[in-house]
Amino acid sequence: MTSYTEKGRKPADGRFLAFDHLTFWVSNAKQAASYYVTRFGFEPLAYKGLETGSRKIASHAVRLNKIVFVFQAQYEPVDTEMAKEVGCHGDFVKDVAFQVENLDYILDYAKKQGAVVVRDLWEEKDEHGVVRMATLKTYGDNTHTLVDRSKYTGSFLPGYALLTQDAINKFLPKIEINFVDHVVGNQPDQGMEKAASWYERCLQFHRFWSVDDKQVCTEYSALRSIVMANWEETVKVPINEPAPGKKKSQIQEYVEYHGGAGVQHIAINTEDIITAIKNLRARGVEFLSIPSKYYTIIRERLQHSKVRVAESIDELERLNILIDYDDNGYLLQIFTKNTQDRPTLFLEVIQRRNHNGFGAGNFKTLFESIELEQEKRGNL
Ligand SMILES: O=C(O)C(=O)Cc1ccc(O)cc1
Ligand SMILES: [Fe+2]
Repeated sequence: MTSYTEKGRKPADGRFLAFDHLTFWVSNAKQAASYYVTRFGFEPLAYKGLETGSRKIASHAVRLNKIVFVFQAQYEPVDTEMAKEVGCHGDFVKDVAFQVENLDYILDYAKKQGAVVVRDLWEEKDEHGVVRMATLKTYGDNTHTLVDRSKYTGSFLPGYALLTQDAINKFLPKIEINFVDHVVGNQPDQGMEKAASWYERCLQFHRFWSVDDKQVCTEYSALRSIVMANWEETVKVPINEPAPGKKKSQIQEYVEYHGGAGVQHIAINTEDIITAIKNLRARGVEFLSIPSKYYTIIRERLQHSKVRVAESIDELERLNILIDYDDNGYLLQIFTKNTQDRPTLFLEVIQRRNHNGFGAGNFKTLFESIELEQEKRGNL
């Protein structure tokens, strides 16, 4: 595991503030949005479709504190880029939008560095002001939209009709998860370096953290990972690639089912993972199982460590939450099962206490759990 200390040169201008929203392309946006409302406790945020004058695409936005997911589907039985990509990948994360300052500078810089512009600078307006956006191509069929909402006071974006609470949420335990912590992109064999260096070259991101396949390998599967981050380290995008092992890497399984590079997991950050996971489990969200020997070992190791974990290990064990730590802090994390039929996307819930890692200490246990699922699917 490597934590980089050298951030490179500070960008002369422009700033990435945070993840703005994630856009999924799906075949049925209405139902996909409803899944995140009923299972994960999102609330309906905004809608755009036939009734609001959007003739081609239905968009349903849902929100959980600062986390915004938008589900989009096409209306017409015609062959479009969306039809092709949803046909190939199944429901997938198409765009990861970043909220930025000085969009003009960031866009100009990326263009000069050779970034492919999918949609050049455009503006959307309503009575709450103006939002400026531009979309760049990244790995696979994925894009990044840069969003400048500094002159906008509305709740989401112009063109959308705002929605109110879903009736089901008042019957279900409340979920307190606050923001997107990181969004991970899987690459095909030997694809990591190219995808990672795109963020350096075009967005002026730097390498924040990495692991190679010697550090991350179980008996069967292996991977390499580099975490890219903006200057302020408020936006983190890990990039994975498969490595050869005795059997099929989980990253290779993803690439085969997705059909190339794409978003593997979205990590969402909470201040209270125990309550969040109890409540998500009560709502029927399924998580990977962790063997009890993991907790026997971690109890023993924590006795010889400087760090004090405030949460009860018994409680973490009951909920199958993983623990990683160093002398200065710790993180707690848990992974959902895949959120669609294909073994592609899943979610992670993470709580950080003075620890900026990605759970390298858990990789072996986690990957063994993933491999158990791969085995059940006949894909190991
Ligand atoms: O690195 C991360 O962001 C993690 O959350 C750990 C991880 C890495 C690779 C996987 O295939 C699954 C989980
Ligand atoms: Fe993660």
